[in-house]
Amino acid sequence: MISEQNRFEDWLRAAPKAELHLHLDGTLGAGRLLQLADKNNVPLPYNTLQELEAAYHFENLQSFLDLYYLGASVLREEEDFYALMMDYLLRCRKNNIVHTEIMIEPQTYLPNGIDFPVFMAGFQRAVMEARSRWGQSVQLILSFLRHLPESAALDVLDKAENYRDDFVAIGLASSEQGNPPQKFTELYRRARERGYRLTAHAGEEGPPAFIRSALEDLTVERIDHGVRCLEDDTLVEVLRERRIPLTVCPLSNVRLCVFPTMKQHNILQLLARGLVVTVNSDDPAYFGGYLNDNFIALHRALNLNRSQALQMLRNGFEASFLATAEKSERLKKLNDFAEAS
Ligand code: HPA
Ligand SMILES: [Zn+2]
Repeated sequence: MISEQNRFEDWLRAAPKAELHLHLDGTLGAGRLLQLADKNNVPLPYNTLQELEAAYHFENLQSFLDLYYLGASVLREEEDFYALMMDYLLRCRKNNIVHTEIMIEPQTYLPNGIDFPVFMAGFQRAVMEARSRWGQSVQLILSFLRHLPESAALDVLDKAENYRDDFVAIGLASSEQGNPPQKFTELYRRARERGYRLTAHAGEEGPPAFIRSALEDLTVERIDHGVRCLEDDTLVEVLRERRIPLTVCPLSNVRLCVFPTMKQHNILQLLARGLVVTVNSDDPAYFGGYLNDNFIALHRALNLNRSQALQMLRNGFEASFLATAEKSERLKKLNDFAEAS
């Protein structure tokens, strides 16, 4: 007999979804990482899958980032970037992620002498193939590394002008502690002027003041993570009133010790406070699960119910950078799915 629990989990898997917070380098699985290291002769301190996987125990964001950047250093040739993107887009298909907004971080590749034409050719080829094969909807976000100086980000923004049509938005990732949003005020001013949509990581490990700074100094339209906003009631009210979406990443937050366990995650409190909360996977190869795994983990630990799940699924499309007509079309399909199931 199929239990209620299994039926709901199947419903979660089948529901059409948007993913808005996903670092492409965070989808590099251990197997492919070692294969590419071997192919490209990139030395690693890990020789076997077991040794590498044993390193996937993080104490905080920085301990993860050290491994994440080392992992991404094995990507060297156009075909590597194609394979990385295609692997993830196939995962989208499996997870019923019908629309995805993917963060690309050129500053991870440039120091290895790999420039835009190489990685963009691989990414574009995979995206075009997925669009034509099964109608996958994809937008790319040009994501900057906040531990590097703003001047470096400005150079990359200029380089990206040749690929302006490939990117819908800019974002800001990497080490939050010590790198407040206001460090990048000029970058966001220029990107806004050039017509990019704006998002930034804030309030993952950093304090609520960083979320405020992202809103006020960077004028972002949505916040990546933002879970620490609950420490500041006035800020919660601003986020609620302005309907600023939060792209929350439950498995990531637990693996990076933002919350000790999934039972202690505040996502349902954020939702109950009337915030536009979405569910995302962040770096699924490192954090133990893709988008469906995140929804299922919420159901198992927090008793996520159908109406809460449906609200967050709707928020995913609502909070996307899709044009209004396409958003409505996606929302209608989600409503049809909900009514039929
Ligand atoms: O969760 C994250 N936070 C900041 N930077 C990142 N880069 C990849 N994942 C993350
Ligand atoms: Zn992230």
